[in-house]
This record gives sequence, structure tokens and C-alpha cells, in this order.
Amino acid sequence: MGFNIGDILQGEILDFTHEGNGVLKVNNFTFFIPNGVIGDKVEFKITELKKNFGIGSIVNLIEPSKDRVIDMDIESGEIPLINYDYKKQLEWKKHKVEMDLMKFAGLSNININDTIAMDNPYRYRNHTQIPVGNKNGKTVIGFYAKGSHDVVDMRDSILQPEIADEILNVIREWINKCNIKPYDSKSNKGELKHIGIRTNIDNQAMVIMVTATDYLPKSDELIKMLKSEVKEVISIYHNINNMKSAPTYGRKYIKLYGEDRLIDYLGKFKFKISPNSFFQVNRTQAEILYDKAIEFLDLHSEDEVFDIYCGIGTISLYIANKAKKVYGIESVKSAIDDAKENAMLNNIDNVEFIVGKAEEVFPKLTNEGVRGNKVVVDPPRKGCEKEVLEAIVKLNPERVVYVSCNPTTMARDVKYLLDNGYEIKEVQPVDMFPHTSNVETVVSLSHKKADTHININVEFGDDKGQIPIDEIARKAEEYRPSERVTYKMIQEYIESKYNFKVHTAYIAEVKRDLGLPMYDAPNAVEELKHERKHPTPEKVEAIKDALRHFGVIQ
Ligand SMILES: C[S@@+](CC[C@H](N)C(=O)[O-])C[C@H]1O[C@@H](n2cnc3c(N)ncnc32)[C@H](O)[C@@H]1O
Repeated sequence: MGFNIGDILQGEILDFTHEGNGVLKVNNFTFFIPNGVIGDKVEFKITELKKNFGIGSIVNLIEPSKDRVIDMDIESGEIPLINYDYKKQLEWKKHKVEMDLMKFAGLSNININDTIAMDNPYRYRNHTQIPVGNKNGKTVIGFYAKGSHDVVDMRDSILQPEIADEILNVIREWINKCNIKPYDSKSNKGELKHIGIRTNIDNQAMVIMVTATDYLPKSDELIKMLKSEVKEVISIYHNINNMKSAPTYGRKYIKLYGEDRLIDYLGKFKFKISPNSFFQVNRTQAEILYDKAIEFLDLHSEDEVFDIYCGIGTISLYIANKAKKVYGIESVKSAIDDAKENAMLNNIDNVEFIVGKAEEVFPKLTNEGVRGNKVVVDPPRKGCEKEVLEAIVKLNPERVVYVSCNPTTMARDVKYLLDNGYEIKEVQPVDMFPHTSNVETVVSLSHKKADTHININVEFGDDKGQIPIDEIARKAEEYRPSERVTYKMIQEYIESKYNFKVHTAYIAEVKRDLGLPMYDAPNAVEELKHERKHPTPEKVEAIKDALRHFGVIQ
């Protein structure tokens, strides 16, 4: 490779990674360059060097990209595309959806609508989760520096409403006054881990203070200060999260002050939101997204619709008055409680909400004979469980609308539907997360109707003209549920991002170490042809990154 840490090199940024870092090649060796945008010609210093890729920090912007919009010294933090022209961001997101559909759904020629832009793409986040850390002995509130768990102090974020900045300032005062320490996972000492802030359209706020233990010091003082200094704070919770890594929130919430829930609106509908319920972070774009989903469902008064992964019932309630019946399925109990209350709040009585895992509830309902002619799915980043897709195909609805925040898993699931009698009618990316590398997509699929039918009588047995039972067993074996994130997907992700290959045995080893289910994966567990080695730390990191990307781990 011939490079060393500290070397100064030059090159042009060609693309972004899934996290929004610039990608650049020198002599065909890949470097990831935080804060670089496509088209920048940069001089950079190598800060990290692995066998197959490096990380660089820009020292001189030789020639800024014609699409660069803000000066280099802006620390982009959690908004990696902030320096890239907004129109170009939209084009890049469309391209990303297109590439994933080509790669993971096997499509060669696909027509995708232009990404729907946000008119004013700032201060849109109605929910922020802000880490608390230690910098030079001082407690800081901010965001994680690129590629590390060092917290960078954040004074003003152009993605969150101003009220959230005001709340954080009061919390800073409280930290200083009461000498509150950040939690340190290495020493298991300190208290505060994260601060969650949810806001609504009326500018009211819910504050969630996350600690590792049941102890939140000086909470009375915090409540007093927030109440007197930011009147918009109507609810304060204490959340306990003793998990070492993500997610931000643990299971236990203790209300410290005010309302149980925040009330927000989408279109003409009103929603009560519990501290742990999912609600789209960008309200303005969520309305556009749901309107698209409704358009793609092409609803009629006789339609019976399944809304799978329904959260607090936002899509269900949005579509209820256009359909005969809607079934909402969701695994989080408090979200279903909210959904039921939200239906009453909006005088909607043709929606039934069912709590449980979609992969269990949905097949069970349809096997029991509950019918539906249209289905909308809006799964988390890891996409749909295979049982959900199988049950959709078995139900045979005329329309399936797939709402997704991860184009890679969406493309994988769409492939399953394409292979099982569906065709894509329209693909619509929506910019829910301006200035970040995330993109939301709505895909409309309809059932391909057969041109003609033929009736076949089949007899099972070993005689001539009969189908042997062994053959049935073999077919059944073929249909055993396979893993949703395949080894091939992980390998392709790693190769395209890091430019190196990983053996399936290594992926299996990392999965085993993480305690993930293995299923039957003959290729994955096969022994390496040569002497058995363990994956290098770099490969382990790349595999974990891929598992994180596909939502298998957090
Ligand atoms: C992307 S959110 C969509 C929520 C809702 N459709 C909305 O727009 O507000 C995904 C939802 O799926 C839920 N979820 C995650 N895994 C699930 C599972 N296995 N079965 C049912 N729901 C699940 C999450 O709790 C979350 O509410």
C-alpha cells in the first residue's frame, strides 16, 4: 500500500458512504474523508490506516466542489451532508435508492421519481437524543465526533427547533450548578448518559433524562429550573438504561413532572405520543409521505387494509376514513395503547389495533381467515421478517405499499415480492432527513394477474404419474425460513464500502460472538480452506458495521 499515518495526500471526493462520509481513492486505495463532499479536490492527512482502507482529515480544500455550499470549518457532526447543495443531496438520495434496487432487488432498468424535497429543510427534528460526555474533565452535551464516542459540545443545531437549544442551555446550567457527572461506561461511574427532547407543533416539549441507574441526582432542582426558565416544557421523564451500548432509551420510564404524553398533529389528525413511542421525526415531510402512501394504496370504501408496523397508528388513522376496515399491528404495547386512544380521540371506529410481533400476529390473523385486499408495511431499519412477506404473498392482496427508512432492506424485501407475483408500479423517495445521508422511500407494488388459469390434479405417492413424498420433503426443506440479512448482502456491503472481501466463516464467527441466531447456513459455517484464522479487528469492525447498517444490531 505504501502509505503511513500522518502522510499528506491529494484526491477528489467521488461519492458518499452510507453514513455520509466522502469517499476518495488514491492508487485504487479507498479513503473515507469526513466533511468532504462529492467533487471536492482536497489535501488530506491520513489519521487511521487499515489494511484495505484509510481515514483522512482534510487539511486543505484545494478546489471546492461546485456543489459545496458552506465553508470547510463547519463541524458537520450528525449532519454530514450540510456542506452539499440541497438539490444535489436529493439527486444523490434518488441515486442511492436506484443503486440498492439494482443491487439487492436485481432490477436493471428502474424508473424512480425525483426525491420530494422539504421546502424549508432546517429545524425539522421533533425528537433529538443527545449524548452526554466528558471533555477535558468538563461535562459536555452534544453529538458524537465522527467515528468515535467522544462527545463534541453542541451549542446550536440547525436541525432541531430553537426550543430544544433553550432546554439544553438550562440543563447545562443545572449540570454546572449541581456538578452532574456524565456516565462513563469504562469505569461504570457518573450519572447522565443521554438527554432526549421531543417537541410538538405547538412548541411544547417533553424532556427525557437518561441515566445508567435509578439515581438521577438533584432532579428536584432540574424540574424547578426547567419549569421556571422554559415554560414550554410540559413533561419530564427519567429513563433508566443500564445497557452498555445503543439504544438510547432503556425500558424503564419514571415520570418526574407534568403530562404523561405529548400531543401532536399530522394533517387533521391528533396523536398522543408516549415517551417511548415511534413518531416520524419530520412532521412536515411525514404528511407528504403518508399522502403518497394513500395515493399508492388507491383506496376505495370497500377496502380492508393491514397496516403492519403501525406504531401509534398514524398511517392507520390517516387511511381509515377512506377504507372499510383497517388492522394495525405493532410490537410495542404502549404504542398500541396510544393508537387505540388516538382512534377514539379522532372519532375513528373502523380500526382494530393488535399488539404483538408482526411475524407472529399477521400470519396468525390471515391463517384464521381475516381478509385484507391491501397492505401497507412500514418496518424498522432491518426490514420485514420473512414470515411477514410470506404471509403477504399468501394473502395475495392487490396492492402492497412499502414505506421504508432503509433502501437496502427495502430492496431485499421487494425482491421477494417481485419473485412471488408482484410488480413495482412506482418508487417515490421522500426527503425526511435533510442534510443527513438517510432517505425514506415509498414503493407501490401491485399483484400481477395471471392471463389464464389451468387446473391440475396431483396425486402423491411412488407410483408412475404420482409425485414422490421425498420430493415434497425436499421442497419443504427449500422453503425453510432463511436469514433476512444474507451473508451475500453483508459481503457486498463490505466490499462496496471498504473495498475488501470477508469470508462467510468470519461473518458467522462475529455473529456467534454477538449471540445472534445462526439458522442453517451451510456456506457460512464451512471451515476455511486453509489454516483456521480469526478475522482481523478491521474485518470484525466492518462486519459489525454491516450488521448495524442492516439493523441486525444497533
Ligand atoms: C418505522 S416505524 C413506523 C411506525 C408508523 N408506521 C409511523 O409511521 O409512525 C416501525 C415500527 O415498527 C415497530 N416494530 C419493530 N419491530 C416490530 C415487529 N417485529 N413487529 C411489529 N412491530 C414492530 C416499531 O416499534 C415501530 O413502531
